[in-house]
Amino acid sequence: METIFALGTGAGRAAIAVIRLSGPGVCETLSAFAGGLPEPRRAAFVTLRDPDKGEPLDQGLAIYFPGPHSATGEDYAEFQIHGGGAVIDGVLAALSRRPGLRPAEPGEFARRGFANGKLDLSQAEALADLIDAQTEAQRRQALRIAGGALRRKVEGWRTSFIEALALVEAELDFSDEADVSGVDIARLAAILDVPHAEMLAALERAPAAERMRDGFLVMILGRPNAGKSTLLNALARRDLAIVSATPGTTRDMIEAHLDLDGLPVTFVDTAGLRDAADEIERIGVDRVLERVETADLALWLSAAGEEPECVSGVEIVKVATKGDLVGAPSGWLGICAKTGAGLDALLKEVSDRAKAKMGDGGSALLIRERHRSAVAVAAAAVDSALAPDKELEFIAEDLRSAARALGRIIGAVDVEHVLDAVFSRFCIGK
Ligand SMILES: Nc1nc2c(c(=O)[nH]1)N(C=O)[C@@H](CNc1ccc(C(=O)N[C@@H](CCC(=O)O)C(=O)O)cc1)CN2
Ligand SMILES: Nc1nc2c(ncn2[C@@H]2O[C@H](COP(=O)(O)OP(=O)(O)OP(=O)(O)O)[C@@H](O)[C@H]2O)c(=O)[nH]1
Ligand SMILES: [Mg+2]
Repeated sequence: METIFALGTGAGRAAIAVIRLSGPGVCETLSAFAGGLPEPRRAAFVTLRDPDKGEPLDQGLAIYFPGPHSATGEDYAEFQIHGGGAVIDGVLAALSRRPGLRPAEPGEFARRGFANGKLDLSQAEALADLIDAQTEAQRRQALRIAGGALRRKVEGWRTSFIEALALVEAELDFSDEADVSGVDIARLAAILDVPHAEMLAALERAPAAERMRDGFLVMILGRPNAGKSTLLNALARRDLAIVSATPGTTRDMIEAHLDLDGLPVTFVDTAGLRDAADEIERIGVDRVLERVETADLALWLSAAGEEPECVSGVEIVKVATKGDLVGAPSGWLGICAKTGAGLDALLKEVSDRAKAKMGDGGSALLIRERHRSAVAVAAAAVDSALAPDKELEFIAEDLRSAARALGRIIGAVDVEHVLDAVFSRFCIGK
């Protein structure tokens, strides 16, 4: 096993930088750079030296976590040094000159932690989510899964399936007539009923949880000049989109990511909907109509009270714009992006709808499509196992496939390609 190292902190000007090391060469590297081995799990203030030249590289903190009690499960160390680019480069360059040491691949620290049982796949993914979390609700969700909430549930369900499978297999071994179900179905059901009900409940909450990860998508729609870009800028409190009196100004979709009461909501400014003569504008309109299909909500903007057109299959809130010039018809939510009037009411409306769609997503378990589809497979297999008049062989096969599906969530079975996909998306140093 090679010893790996990487900068664990971000690029750019910062006061402190952390360089992480993991693997069998950690002790020797620490001694060579820090002049000795620090007491385990205690920060030591040391002068780091380039072992080849004896030249000081920085004064910093060195920490040694002997394996297996470390984040990777291997011997692990950190140099916490000054954040300057030259300091970081100097230490990294000196490390890469050491035999047996090499720079880490993206996600390689987490992957070693996974290989050594420090975390399962659901936890590793959630750590990546935690790094990406933009709002409080997203952070809570990621932190619960990173803490092992899904892992424990899935392991519990899987244990039940394996226990039930053992019953069936014992019966298979004893009976010479495998087609007669000698196994006590009531006993099987007693083992499987609770996990089965819990899986169905978890599946029901999965869409809310996935939404929480991805954010609630709101499209701002309307005819050209309705005031869509002006609204986006007002919501983002920044000049993101070009505003002009010329109809057809916006062609590309422009996003603003907002945090509404801790929930992630993305607003998208769009090209005004009309039968455009201009080719570029028409492409813009086509893209909008395509994306609306995946949206959670559409705001239909109009100053003149024109009814929504070209939009179907998505919930619509009608927003009357330019309140300083014209009044809002009844049934419309009136705003004036110029003065800010009505924006709070609009945000409240959106936030209420977002809450309704992902309200309890923060406490849900299945936060990815990968989790949801695996549990759906497992639940269907348990259903099938409990069907009346099943042959033992088939019950056993159902239970095996249920256990296998769950094993995929935690990374216990056939997951090499999943592992590559998951860990390679991590940043280097994670
Ligand atoms: N400086 C620094 N801060 C960091 C990290 C890091 O690697 N370095 N982390 C990087 O992700 C997170 C902390 N993750 C950690 C995970 C496990 C252990 C650890 O020592 N585990 C041992 C002992 C556990 C215990 O004492 O309870 C073990 O699991 O056996 C340490 C940090 C967040 N903050
Ligand atoms: N008086 C007034 N003018 C507004 C208001 N909101 C937008 N406008 C004006 O309406 C015109 C069009 O605004 P935009 O925000 O660019 O409209 P749009 O819907 O994005 O237009 P397209 O991108 O062409 O589809 C600009 O001249 C804005 O200054 C408002 O609340 N009051
Ligand atoms: Mg516009």
